[in-house]
Amino acid sequence: MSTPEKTVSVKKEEPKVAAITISHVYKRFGPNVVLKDFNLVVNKEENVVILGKSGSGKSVLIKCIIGLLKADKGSINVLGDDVTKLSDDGLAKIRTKIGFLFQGNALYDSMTVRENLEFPLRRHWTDLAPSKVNAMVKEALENVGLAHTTEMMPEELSGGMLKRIALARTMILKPEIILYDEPTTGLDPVTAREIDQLILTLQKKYHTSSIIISHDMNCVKNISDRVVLLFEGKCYADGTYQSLENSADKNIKQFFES
Ligand SMILES: Nc1ncnc2c1ncn2[C@@H]1O[C@H](COP(=O)(O)OP(=O)(O)OP(=O)(O)O)[C@@H](O)[C@H]1O
Repeated sequence: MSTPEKTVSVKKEEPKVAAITISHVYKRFGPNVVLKDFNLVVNKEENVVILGKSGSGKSVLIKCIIGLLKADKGSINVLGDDVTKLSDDGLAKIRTKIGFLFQGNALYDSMTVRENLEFPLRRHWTDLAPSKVNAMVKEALENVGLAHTTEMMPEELSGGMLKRIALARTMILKPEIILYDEPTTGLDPVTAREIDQLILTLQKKYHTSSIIISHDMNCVKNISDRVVLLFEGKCYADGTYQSLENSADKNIKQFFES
């Protein structure tokens, strides 16, 4: 009698698709070498946090990704295009797929919440019908739980609310990639954790990929799929929060010691 064949169940992992691939990037300002053979892949729907001391080059890296600074050497592929080779028109096009959440929120004080949210729409899509603009503003504000603030001025809102509005404005163009600069800095711990949750919720809803610069280790722990340490111009470490937290390397350890 023959033995029945065993069925081996193998869970198939979805293949990872890169949203951003940074290969052998160098950037210097005169004698100041900031990026020195920097490599990093950010996969689609992944949240990658960049850790690094002040002045280590985190902002320079972000500026190279969006083409505000030109890398001296290497390639930076963003959603299929090498930004180091794009024309100004090509860069403008790719930037419509990238959202930014600035540390200071970058809202216009003299504009209402609605006008602040309409601003990126008008800049990128001048031919949108007013009803479509209204619907997009409404959806963006509902996403952050602040639908009632449409006609308010920024000065009437708390720090946490301003961060939510800034996030709504970042999301209104439905970017495929979001770059966050210190999203929780200056917020109290409770509000900061609410912002972490909101970032995660919106990322799941819109399937965005993100690079986050943060020194707030609670935020890093909550929202990172991977953590990367930028040190001496290189990607010095790349792993999960837990793997870096458990590292014995002194250059890594210092970020996890409170
Ligand atoms: N446009 C520029 N011209 C000359 N040097 C620059 C320029 N931009 C950045 N640098 C230098 O590059 C280095 C990295 O700066 P960067 O702003 O990227 O640091 P960072 O890691 O973002 O720091 P922080 O955490 O304090 O914001 C610094 O030495 C800075 O002086």
